[in-house]
Amino acid sequence: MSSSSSSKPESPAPVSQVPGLDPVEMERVAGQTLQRYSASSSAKRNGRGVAVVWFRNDLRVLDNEALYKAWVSSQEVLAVYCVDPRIFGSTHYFGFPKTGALRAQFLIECLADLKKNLMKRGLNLLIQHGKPEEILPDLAKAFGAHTVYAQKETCSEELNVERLVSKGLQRVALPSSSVQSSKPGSVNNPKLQLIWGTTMYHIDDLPFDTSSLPDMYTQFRKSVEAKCTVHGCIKIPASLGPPPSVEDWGCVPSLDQFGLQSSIVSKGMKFVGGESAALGRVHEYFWKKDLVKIYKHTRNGMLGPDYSTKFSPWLASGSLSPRFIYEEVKRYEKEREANDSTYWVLFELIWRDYFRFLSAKCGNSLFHLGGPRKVEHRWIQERTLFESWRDGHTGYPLIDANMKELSTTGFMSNRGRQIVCSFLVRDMGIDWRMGAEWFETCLLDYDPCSNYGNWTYGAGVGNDPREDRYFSIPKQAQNYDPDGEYVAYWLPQLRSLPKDRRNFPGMAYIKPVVPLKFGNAGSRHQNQGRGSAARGANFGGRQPRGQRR
Ligand SMILES: Cc1cc2nc3c(=O)[nH]c(=O)nc-3n(C[C@H](O)[C@H](O)[C@H](O)COP(=O)(O)OP(=O)(O)OC[C@H]3O[C@@H](n4cnc5c(N)ncnc54)[C@H](O)[C@@H]3O)c2cc1C
Repeated sequence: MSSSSSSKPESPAPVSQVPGLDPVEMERVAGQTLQRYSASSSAKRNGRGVAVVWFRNDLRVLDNEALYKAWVSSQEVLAVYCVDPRIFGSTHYFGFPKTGALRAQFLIECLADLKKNLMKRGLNLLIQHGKPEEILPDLAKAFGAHTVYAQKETCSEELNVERLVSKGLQRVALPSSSVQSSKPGSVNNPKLQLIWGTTMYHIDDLPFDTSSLPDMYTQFRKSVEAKCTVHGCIKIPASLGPPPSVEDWGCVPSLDQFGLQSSIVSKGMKFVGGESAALGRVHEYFWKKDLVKIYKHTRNGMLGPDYSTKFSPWLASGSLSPRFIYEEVKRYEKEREANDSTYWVLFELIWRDYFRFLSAKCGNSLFHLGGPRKVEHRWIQERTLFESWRDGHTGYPLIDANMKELSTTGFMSNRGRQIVCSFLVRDMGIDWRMGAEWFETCLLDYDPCSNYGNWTYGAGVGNDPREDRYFSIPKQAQNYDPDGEYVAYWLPQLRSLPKDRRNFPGMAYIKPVVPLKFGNAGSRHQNQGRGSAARGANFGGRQPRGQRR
């Protein structure tokens, strides 16, 4: 036991607001940024009639190509968000809530902010409850809209909605007067125009077809870095209005409308949804705190708001454009400093791009037990063991602290995610999809491509066979939480222990539910093949029903 360790209880760290700017400052920064990225008043607009923008995971104004195209192609833009009841259903295999209360609250904040920002530009946001395939054709008909513009998605639940919307629009007959370039007297259908907008590199610029996307990230990265350029952000005109006349624009929903109870973030990070908060965080991270220049050295941290960018929840909801981050990196490199760290933010965003393109290549296999490589392995689905992981009662402080952070805040560091994933699939031998679906419930930044892409890698069933790692808990604790500050923050009962004993399972803490696969001596990042020995499967959850997504 180290004598330097203090046994004095530490006071709990306060809740950190991410971004750390106050709301007035956040608004100011967002307003200035949006202004800087606005097109001049002479921006060209030749369209006629009404165009609908169907907002999905692109809840922003800045660099929103669907919004821009709708404006250019019409006299009036109707902006719509459909609160689809399916996103509040259950996850596919194990029946967890598809959207937990924290992400639902984040979404509500995103919608409120989007509505406000659209109103500043002379538009509004029509909020409707129901399925897009039922709402959008009705709206197109009522407003005589010639086109519904929306951001293109890549996973099958979302693709299915796109197909249904498109089919629904085909049943709407519009008079020729509302459709440009149609013959007088002819009858036309409104069209669904899907626009690529989620990634930093544009899909059309890739030097290969997504079907022949490289199986190795490094090969992908080197190729796009050498052969592609990142497009500049689309400048949205300062004035987009007026919108068509609408009797009732609908209200921003509340949590109880989703049947969810608000869950207060009492410690850790409190993220605020919406583009204004996103732009505030970017400003803070780059310009106010100069954190980007040390990112590569801090990014493996677990405690506090500033060890990494924390951009992911806004990227996942589309409140933040990756191309905007790219431009800010380039501006920072020009105006302040270019180094490994400034580059590394882009390196990580390329991972995000890669998982998005991979989802287009792999299709549903990303969600299947054997993953894209159809790996055969026996997993268990034992509920009590899984619940000890989910609830942070495994007896391993590092696992339990991370899982408590996830359920309290909806966020977990990248380091934490890799560790708890490895523990679940390799030390417990549990079906990786249970972990992935629990992340789907909880994460503020949940994105099917990044979530299932990372889980398949963690479980050793991903498209790249080399991404098959075992994370040793003792080694990870030693390297990333040597003083047990992180675990003591989330597990207050450990605060009275000397710092060098806090990360020890069994020390004044619960008995571990499973032994570690390699005992306490496992080394970091061992390549140990897949998972631990299978222990007879039994789980009361639903059986897989056919194709996932
Ligand atoms: C099991 C597991 C599940 C994950 N699920 C998700 C998810 O649902 N949604 C999600 O956005 N990320 C997911 N990640 C990736 C990563 O953990 C988060 O993007 C990151 O922790 C977010 O924090 P940050 O914004 O501070 O990241 P930073 O370290 O600041 O990175 C900057 C940005 O790069 C991107 N990025 C970084 N690492 C990755 C990665 N490994 N894969 C994809 N993009 C990355 C993110 O958009 C991130 O915001 C998962 C990782 C693991 C191991």
